[in-house]
Amino acid sequence: MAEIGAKHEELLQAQAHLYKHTNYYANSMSLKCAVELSIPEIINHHGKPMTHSQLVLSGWIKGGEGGTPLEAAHGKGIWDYGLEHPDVSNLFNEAMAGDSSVVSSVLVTECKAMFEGVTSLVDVGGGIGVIGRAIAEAFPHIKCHVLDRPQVVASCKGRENLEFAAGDMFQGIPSADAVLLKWILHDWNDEDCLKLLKRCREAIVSKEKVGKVIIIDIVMDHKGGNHDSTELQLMLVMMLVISVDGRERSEHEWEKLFMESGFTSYKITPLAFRSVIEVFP
Ligand SMILES: C[S@@+](CC[C@H](N)C(=O)[O-])C[C@H]1O[C@@H](n2cnc3c(N)ncnc32)[C@H](O)[C@@H]1O
Repeated sequence: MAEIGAKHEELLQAQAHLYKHTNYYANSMSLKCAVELSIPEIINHHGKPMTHSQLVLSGWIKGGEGGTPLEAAHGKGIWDYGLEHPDVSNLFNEAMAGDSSVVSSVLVTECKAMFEGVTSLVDVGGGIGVIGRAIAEAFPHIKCHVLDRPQVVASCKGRENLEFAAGDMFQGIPSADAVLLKWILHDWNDEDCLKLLKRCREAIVSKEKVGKVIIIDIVMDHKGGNHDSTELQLMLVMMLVISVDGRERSEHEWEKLFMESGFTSYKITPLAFRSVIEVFP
């Protein structure tokens, strides 16, 4: 794959800089909706569950209890919290969409070679469909599905080659040539990741040549990038510790998951502080 072009490299680095130097959620949302909401409003809405969770962090570390600090603070996990607080859930979805609008512009241009031969794709946990829509528009011959929880996709509208599917990714994934997982696996522990990767493998129809899982996530120790993103990556590690039972992984940890879930090879392409990992059956 060609190196990321200068224009997109600049865009990705600007995004990484924003993440590093401002409140992460505030700025990922600010990419999309700063015009509609002030930063204090954003922090007050979405930041609340996160700040409350950070306040219990010390007790959580000393107590050594199970669950996440967010569960300790709110009595439920992040996705159930969102179910009961639609305003927070909507802002979270907007934040993810803000991030995805930057990533998708790079994906469909600089990484278009990875879509060669692909005729169908499912974006698992694809939120409100920013990446799915970008792929559907850039590659009209690819039939795209976006799978997410019912309340996330309820009001999403498809287009000719884009459909939304409501469901639980652990129960089933629609069949496709390619399965995309952006910022999904880092939310889950190894056991859940193995379940999900096995589901993805079952869903891939073309096992030879075009069949693949495309993962967009952090590879902690990958040396392929042009910039040192360690500080930013560690900040995101803290966000995960607080909010989910997941983790950022090293290349060795990723490889172990891929092999244990039945995949045979993988290829990593750095994308600023994250990477695109193509995983082959
Ligand atoms: C961190 S967000 C990433 C969203 C999107 N991939 C992106 O990067 O913009 C994780 C997504 O996983 C979805 N999700 C969580 N549990 C799920 C499940 N069991 N089945 C389907 N989607 C799920 C959430 O609703 C959320 O949209």
